[in-house]
Amino acid sequence: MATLSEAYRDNPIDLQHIIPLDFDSVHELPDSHTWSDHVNNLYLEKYTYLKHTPMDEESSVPIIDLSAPNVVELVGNACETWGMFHVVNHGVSSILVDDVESHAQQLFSLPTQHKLKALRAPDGATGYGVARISPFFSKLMWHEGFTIMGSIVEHAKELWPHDYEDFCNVMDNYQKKMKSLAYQIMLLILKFLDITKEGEEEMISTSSIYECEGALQLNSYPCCPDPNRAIGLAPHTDSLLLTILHQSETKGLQIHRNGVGWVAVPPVSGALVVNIGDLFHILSNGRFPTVYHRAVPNQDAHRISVAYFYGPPADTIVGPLNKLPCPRYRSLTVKEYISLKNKHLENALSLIKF
Ligand SMILES: C=C1C[C@]23C[C@H]1CC[C@H]2[C@@]12CCC[C@@](C)(C(=O)O1)[C@H]2[C@@H]3C(=O)O
Ligand SMILES: O=C(O)CCC(=O)C(=O)O
Ligand SMILES: [Fe+2]
Repeated sequence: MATLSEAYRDNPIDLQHIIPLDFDSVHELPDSHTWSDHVNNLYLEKYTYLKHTPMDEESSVPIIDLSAPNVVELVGNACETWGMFHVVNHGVSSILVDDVESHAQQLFSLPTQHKLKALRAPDGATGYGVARISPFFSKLMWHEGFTIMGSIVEHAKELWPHDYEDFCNVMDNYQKKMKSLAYQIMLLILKFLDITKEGEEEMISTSSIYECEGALQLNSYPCCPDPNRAIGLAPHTDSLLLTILHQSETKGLQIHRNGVGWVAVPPVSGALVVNIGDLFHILSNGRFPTVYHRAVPNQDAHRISVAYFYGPPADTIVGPLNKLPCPRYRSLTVKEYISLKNKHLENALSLIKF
C-alpha cells in the first residue's frame, strides 16, 4: 500500500530555486513579496464590517462542543454551510498543544542558515521550506513552513544534532492525538451522511478510508513591515479529507465566502479549527464545500500555526459515496488526485467533474 508521503515524493514540484526569505534581515517589504493592494483591501473592508457587526451564528464559523448530544447534526450542518467549524472539548491537552507551538517557535527562531540544513528536498515530503503551492503564484509569500510526513529524525538531527529527541517526541505525540481526533470527526461526518463502517458496500473505495494517515505542517508568519500588501499563505483549498488547525492566539486565518469576500476567522481560545478538504468534498458529492482560505501576516506579531492533514492511503479510490445519487465527480485514486492538484491547483476539481 503506497503511503501519502510516497505520493508526494512521486509528484515533485519545482521548488529548487525558491527558499524562504531571511525575514529578520529585511525591514521593508521587497517587491518579490508585494502583492497587489487590491488583495488585502477586501479584507480590510470586511474587517471594519465585522468590528461593527455583532458576531452571530449566521456570520461566524460555528463553535461545536464535541460532547454535545446532537454533535452529529451540529458537525454535519457546519460542514454543509461553512465547510469549517471550531471544536472545543476535543480531548487534546492544552499542554501538548502549547508544547507543539513552542517547539515550532524554537525551530523557526533558528538562524536562516541553520534552518536551511533541514531544507525539504525537491522530491521530498518532509523538511523546511516554502509552501508546496508557491510555484503557482508570481509573488512570494510572507511564510516559512516545516512539513512532517513520516519520520523526521533525520531532519531534526540536522537542526539539533544532540537534542533532537524532544522535538520528535512532541511532534509524534501530537500527530497520534490528531489522528484519533480526525478519525472521530470523520465518523461523525460519515454518520451525518448515513454511512456506517459496517455498510462497507456503500464505500466506493477498494481499500478503506478507515485507515487514514496524516501529515503535519508547521507554519510561521514573521512580523511583516507592510501586512496589507503581503500574503502569508496564498488562497488555496486543502487537498485531503479534512484538516485540523491550531492557529495560536494570533489572528491571520481568513476564509472566502461567496458574495461576501474574505472573512476573518479569529482564534477561539482552546479550540481547534476543522475544515473540509477536496477529498471530502468529492466523497460528499459536492454537498460539503471545500474551503477556500488564506492566511495574512501581522505587523507586530509573529504568528505560528500548526495544521494536521488527514487522508486515505495513496492507492485508495475515492469518489462520491455510492449511496449519494447522481455522482458529480469521477472516481480516482488519492495519488492521481494529488498529481492533478500538483499540476492544476484549484482547477483539479473541475477536471474530474462530470
Ligand atoms: C499532506 C499535504 C497537504 C499539503 C501538501 C502535503 C504537505 C503540506 C500541505 C500543505 C500545507 C500548506 C498549504 C498547502 C496547500 C501546501 O502547499 O502544503 C497544503 C497541502 C494541501 O492540502 O494540498
Ligand atoms: O495559518 C493558517 O491559519 C492557515 C494554514 C493553512 O491553511 C494550511 O497550513 O493549509
Ligand atoms: Fe490550508
